[in-house]
Amino acid sequence: MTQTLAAATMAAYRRAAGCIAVITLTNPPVNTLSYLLRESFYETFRRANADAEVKAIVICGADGKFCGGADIKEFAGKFSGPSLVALIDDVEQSKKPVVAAIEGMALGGGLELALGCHYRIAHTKAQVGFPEVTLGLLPAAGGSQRLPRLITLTSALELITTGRRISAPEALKLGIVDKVTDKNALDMAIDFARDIIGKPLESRRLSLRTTPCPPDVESFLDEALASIRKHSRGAIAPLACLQAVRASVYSTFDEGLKKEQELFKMLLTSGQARALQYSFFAQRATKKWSMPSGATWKNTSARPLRKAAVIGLGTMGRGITVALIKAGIPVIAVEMGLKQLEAGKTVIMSMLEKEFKKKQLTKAYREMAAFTLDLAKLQEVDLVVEAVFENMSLKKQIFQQLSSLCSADAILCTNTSTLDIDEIASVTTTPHLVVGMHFFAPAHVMKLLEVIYGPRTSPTAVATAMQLAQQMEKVGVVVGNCNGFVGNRMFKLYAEQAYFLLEEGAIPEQVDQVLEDFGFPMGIFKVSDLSGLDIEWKIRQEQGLTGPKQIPGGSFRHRAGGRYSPLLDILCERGYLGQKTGQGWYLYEKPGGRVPTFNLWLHKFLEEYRELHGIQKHYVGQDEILERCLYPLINMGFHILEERIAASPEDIDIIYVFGYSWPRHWGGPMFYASMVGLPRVLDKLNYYHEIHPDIPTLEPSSLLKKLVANGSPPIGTWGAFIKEHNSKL
Ligand SMILES: CCCCCCCCCCCCC[C@H](O)CC(=O)SCCNC(=O)CCNC(=O)[C@H](O)C(C)(C)COP(=O)(O)OP(=O)(O)OC[C@H]1O[C@@H](n2cnc3c(N)ncnc32)[C@H](O)[C@@H]1OP(=O)(O)O
Ligand SMILES: NC(=O)c1ccc[n+]([C@@H]2O[C@H](COP(=O)([O-])OP(=O)(O)OC[C@H]3O[C@@H](n4cnc5c(N)ncnc54)[C@H](O)[C@@H]3O)[C@@H](O)[C@H]2O)c1
Repeated sequence: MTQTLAAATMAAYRRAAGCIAVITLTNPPVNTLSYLLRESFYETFRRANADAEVKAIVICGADGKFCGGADIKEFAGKFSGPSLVALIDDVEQSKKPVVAAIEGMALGGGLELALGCHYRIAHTKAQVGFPEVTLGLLPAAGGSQRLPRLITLTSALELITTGRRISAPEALKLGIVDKVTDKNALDMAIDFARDIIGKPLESRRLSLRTTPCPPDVESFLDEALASIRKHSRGAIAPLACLQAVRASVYSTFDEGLKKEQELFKMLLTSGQARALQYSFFAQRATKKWSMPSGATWKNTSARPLRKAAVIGLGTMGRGITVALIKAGIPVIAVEMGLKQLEAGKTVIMSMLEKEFKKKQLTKAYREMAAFTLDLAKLQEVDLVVEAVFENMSLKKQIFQQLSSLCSADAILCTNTSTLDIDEIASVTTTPHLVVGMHFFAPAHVMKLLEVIYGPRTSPTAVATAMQLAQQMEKVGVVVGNCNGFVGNRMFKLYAEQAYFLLEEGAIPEQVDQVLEDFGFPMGIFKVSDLSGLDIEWKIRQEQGLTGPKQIPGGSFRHRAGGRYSPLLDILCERGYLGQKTGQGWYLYEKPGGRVPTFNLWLHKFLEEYRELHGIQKHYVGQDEILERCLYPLINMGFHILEERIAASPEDIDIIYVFGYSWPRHWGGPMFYASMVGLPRVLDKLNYYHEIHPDIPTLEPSSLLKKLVANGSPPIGTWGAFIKEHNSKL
């Protein structure tokens, strides 16, 4: 294996046009600058430099990809082999002109290498960028020092602190590349290299330049710092990137490089970099799905999708229709009444219009939606997404109709948030083709798609849903069937604890502040006001927890075998549904208002509520808020792993990062637990459970206990414990 890898990984050398050395970075799949490639490049570059017949050097990447940067996996170990900083310095100092031929991508260390070259020629479709910040790092092979010396300080700062990738034409405008071609970039680079032989190179060595600055550079950098602080939600890498760029302004190139290295070391050893790099690989791992039956992404083919249907054009159906059309799939959109159909159509067409303008899509996209009240029109579709009200009998009625109206091999998807996929499938004649596709609002924007298989769902249905996720540029995660699946089942406990904290003495502002300081873009009460309190209220009614269908037994504050908070029900009964009614957990300037303010009424109401129910108010501190909200959610994650509803902690973490805005620099709930330390999570759950024995969800899961008993192994090895745990059940 090592031999094959070694053979495949190299900086291949050849001669072109007599006097041009072409060095091809070869390390599939994206030519990362791994240890082996750096070693080989070192030798090859020396050879080209030393060969008197070689007058110029062109560097390119194999398979139409210049370079994906440093090998991220190597950041977890010891650094060895030739340093990238030194290699790039060799390139820049070369007496022979060096030209980078950029095809595909030049990212991170790849772009740094290109900046060390004297010229850069890119294919029109190539992308360049410094994504290091998204991995909790900064460009640390001279990129933070060379880019500001090449382009405006504003653009360099923006690219380095955000990690935004840009197209070759934009890179040309900014001055990052010298030429762009829609023909073969390597051929052009070779021709170009021949033309510049013998021309002076001093002005092309970026390390010799100074950073061009705007007039009041100090206040420019101060403003940039304030803005980054405001938007980084606690992430440290963007601030370090700014410090490095600042050094390019005030220091010599060599001093700047030193600062860059210092900051890189600090970031590399931070938990945030570990979390972000974990997240990078976790996201890619979700594509490699498997089902307990042994079906996997490798052994299952997806069905081609030519046409789809969406039933129900409310909040979700509208976004789903737009997402499908954006992915190039024509949609038949169905409603139950003319008024709803017209309303849905108007919004969808205006959403498509916006997309059309934004992405410069062709007009045909707007014509890809057909609207009807007639389910019989769905005979020819390959896939249906149902997005009607969250009501089991309504969904069953629709699936029964679909079963007789659609073709026998149509994939039938439900966008339910919580309901049993298998019960829905049970009314069809093709239960193997029924699969959950749980989108997140707004469905044309949010990246996550939970793909839920029931006991009878076929691998083909799962593969087709996963392929569709990819086509819609979403992150699909395959999960098993249970109430709320992975995301909402865990989220329920997070919300529940937040309500309990209000009962016990907190106010929404306090809880939200702690969650926002942790890194969530919005606290839970602001989210609830934004989505509408009635969404959860309806789910509670459907589950028989409140309302006309409430299951008998229990009491005002105890239902379904545990403590229950009726606060949300009370607000809904009074018509306080959140932003749309102008009042919810917060007060808004008007119905539909967006700016939350202090809700004095709620604060008084909470005091009265506590008094009425004899609840002893206690001081709820920041630690308690964070632990009570996050640890039960994490605990449920362990239950979900035990039950094999999620195949891995990575899947859970990706669901949380992409569906629930969990701060990416904390990796996701399961990675966060591993960072905090499993013994601490266990102790705290035990502690809170002892104080609140009527909250059964605070009782630690057996998997968590088992992992702690086994010395809290690293997250990557939990799989073995889960397997062993299951085999003993
Ligand atoms: C403690 C003190 C130490 C002090 C030492 C100081 C030394 C300092 C030297 C540091 C030098 C730093 C150099 C540099 O600044 C840092 C970097 O370059 S970091 C890396 C930057 N690059 C990226 O972030 C790119 C990441 N990759 C992508 O965005 C995409 O993969 C892609 C390149 C756009 C391709 O996308 P796709 O075609 O969709 O393919 P996939 O994403 O599915 O990837 C395919 C496959 O490749 C794996 N992979 C991709 N990129 C990398 C990578 N950079 N490293 C490792 N592996 C990579 C990816 O995981 C997939 O594999 P799979 O997971 O499916 O097995
Ligand atoms: N709103 C969210 O944030 C969200 C997120 C994920 C999943 N979901 C789930 O998506 C589904 C839809 O939720 P929503 O928020 O879009 O609801 P919604 O109330 O906004 O829309 C539902 C739509 O379905 C239509 N409808 C009802 N019966 C119909 C029928 N027989 N035929 C055709 N159309 C019919 C209604 O007229 C309405 O327009 C629910 O199952 C919900 O749980 C919602």
